[in-house]
Amino acid sequence: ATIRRTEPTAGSGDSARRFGTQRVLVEPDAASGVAVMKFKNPPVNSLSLELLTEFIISLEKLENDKTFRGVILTSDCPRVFSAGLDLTEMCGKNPAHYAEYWKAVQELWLRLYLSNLVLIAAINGACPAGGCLISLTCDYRILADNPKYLIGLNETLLGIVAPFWFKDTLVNTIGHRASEQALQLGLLFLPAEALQVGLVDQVVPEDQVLSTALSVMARWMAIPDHARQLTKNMMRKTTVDRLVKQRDADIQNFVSFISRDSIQKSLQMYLEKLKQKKG
Ligand SMILES: CCCCC/C=C\C/C=C\CCC/C=C/C(=O)SCCNC(=O)CCNC(=O)[C@H](O)C(C)(C)COP(=O)(O)OP(=O)(O)OC[C@H]1O[C@@H](n2cnc3c(N)ncnc32)[C@H](O)[C@@H]1OP(=O)(O)O
Repeated sequence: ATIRRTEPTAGSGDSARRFGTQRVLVEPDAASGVAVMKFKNPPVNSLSLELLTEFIISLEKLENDKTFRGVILTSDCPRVFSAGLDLTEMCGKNPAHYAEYWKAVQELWLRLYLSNLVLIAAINGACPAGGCLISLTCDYRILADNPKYLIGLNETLLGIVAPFWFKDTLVNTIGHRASEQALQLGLLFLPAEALQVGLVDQVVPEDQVLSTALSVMARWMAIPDHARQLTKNMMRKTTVDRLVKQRDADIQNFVSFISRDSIQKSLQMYLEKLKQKKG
């Protein structure tokens, strides 16, 4: 994917010069040092290999540009933040594809979870499974107060299992007992429930999600970067190292698990159900 620059919006000067790729729009504001990164992979921002790749490229570009200290992650698709991992990448393919795909999923999580940037999730739509994982890698989560916008790691509902580093990320956020129950039951939380369990930090009216994210960002960016980054690293490095130490084994584990006939059947049935839902 190539990074494309688009023309700055009228009267906005350089700071609003947008860039990005086909599926990841980046609206940087150099004056404040904050960039808004919007997923644009309609209809549901499913985390395809292309979106994962473009996401990693755009994140790396922002991390390498010292103008930017904070990034707000949000969706350009209505009603959905991200539908999670792209199910079509995990069924009906071959082991080599599964390995390539999972490596990209690992890579995105590793880069987000230990990012030096302040990352705030402005969750403006449904946020299941892999979408929830992305929001959990952020430093702060704001969810729109819409009962249709459910959030959670619902993998067991599909007959699959969230791997240990998904689990670790959830435990680090809502604690062990709440995670144990949420993961086993594949719980999708309503906004008020997500707030109550600590899965999100704030629930606000839908039209205030971005403005709230911008004001929270200002608070986090008031902290000296180096001290905040060292603290974030101290909090998260043990969790990250668990995956780093066994990335290849984790890939092999995923490939053998996802390749099982029973799992393939579950995923196919789930995809069918999603399609029937529209009928
Ligand atoms: C101890 C042993 C451990 C072993 C572990 C080893 C490895 C780990 C194994 C597996 C990996 C687990 C990690 C998996 C994480 C995931 O993210 S799996 C994906 C889970 N996602 C979901 O369950 C969400 C499914 N989607 C929805 O619920 C809804 O689509 C919605 C997001 C609420 C939006 O609803 P709506 O606006 O009504 O849109 P539609 O449902 O009509 O969908 C529109 C079209 O998009 C397709 N689609 C939806 N979600 C996905 C998806 N995730 N991937 C691909 N495609 C998706 C849907 O089929 C529709 O398609 P058509 O327009 O009909 O073609």
